[in-house]
Amino acid sequence: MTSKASFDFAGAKVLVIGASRAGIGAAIARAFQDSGAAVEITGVEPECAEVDAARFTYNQLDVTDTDEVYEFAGMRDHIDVLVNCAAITRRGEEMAPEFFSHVLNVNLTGSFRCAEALHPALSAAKGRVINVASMYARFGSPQNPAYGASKAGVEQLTKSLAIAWAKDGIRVNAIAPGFIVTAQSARARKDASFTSAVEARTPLARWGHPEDIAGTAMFLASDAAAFVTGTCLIVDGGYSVV
Ligand SMILES: NC(=O)C1=CN([C@@H]2O[C@H](COP(=O)(O)OP(=O)(O)OC[C@H]3O[C@@H](n4cnc5c(N)ncnc54)[C@H](O)[C@@H]3O)[C@@H](O)[C@H]2O)C=CC1
Ligand SMILES: O=C(O)C(=O)C[C@H](O)C(=O)CO
Repeated sequence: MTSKASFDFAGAKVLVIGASRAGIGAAIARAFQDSGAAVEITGVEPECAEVDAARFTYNQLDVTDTDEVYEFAGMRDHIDVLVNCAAITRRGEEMAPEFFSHVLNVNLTGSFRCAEALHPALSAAKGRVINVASMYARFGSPQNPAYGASKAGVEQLTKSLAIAWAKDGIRVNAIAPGFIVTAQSARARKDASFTSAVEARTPLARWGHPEDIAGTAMFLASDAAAFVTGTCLIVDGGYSVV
């Protein structure tokens, strides 16, 4: 599926953290690149096997490693758009303390680390930050308590950074996707009753695809959203309004 969005990002430098698999980050990266941006992507894996690596500059970057993140950020002096997309879930195992804190470290502290480390490069560009949260920021899930807590934190962090960095001309927003077909949701989708319950509840009657999120990222990064900061847009086919 190709991106449905049409925006002009010619000359813009876009960095998508967590785009190494054929998921939401990769779809956002493709959409920006199709619209003229120079796009760099990262992932925790040594190589990005599931994304057309020839299209992007790929960097391995572990967002839990503070030194690595600051070293990476220090080599970039101008970033127009930062997309924080790296995250994990340990669905069904997150009541275990070691998994709980690791999920928070990747999803929440990792987003903070990347944004904070890249603040000088974002300031230089009067840039935009887009944090990928989740509908689970607002819904409880006994399978994903750490994931949900981390995403609620990402939504809250978005508001605080939006206020703190407005003086630098930086806009900070979040997207809360609903249920999207990616590697991350594979465990959930193995449960046929869960999969059909999501479809039954969703007014648009399907799971989302990564490309369904890309247009919202481009909107938030564009001048069409020049007066939008500190918000979190839900993109879930209507699941959360039922
Ligand atoms: N798939 C879904 O239903 C939904 C996903 N999301 C969010 O969308 C974003 C993208 O997720 P998906 O495309 O579904 O998953 P994915 O599994 O395809 O992508 C996750 C990315 O995070 C990176 N990552 C994981 N641990 C990392 C670490 N320690 N350091 C650096 N990078 C790391 C991976 O390398 C990968 O590039 C995530 O923030 C996820 O929480 C939000 C709502 C729904
Ligand atoms: O339920 C799970 O497990 C998921 O993978 C859910 C998604 O990651 C999500 O964020 C739904 O909004």
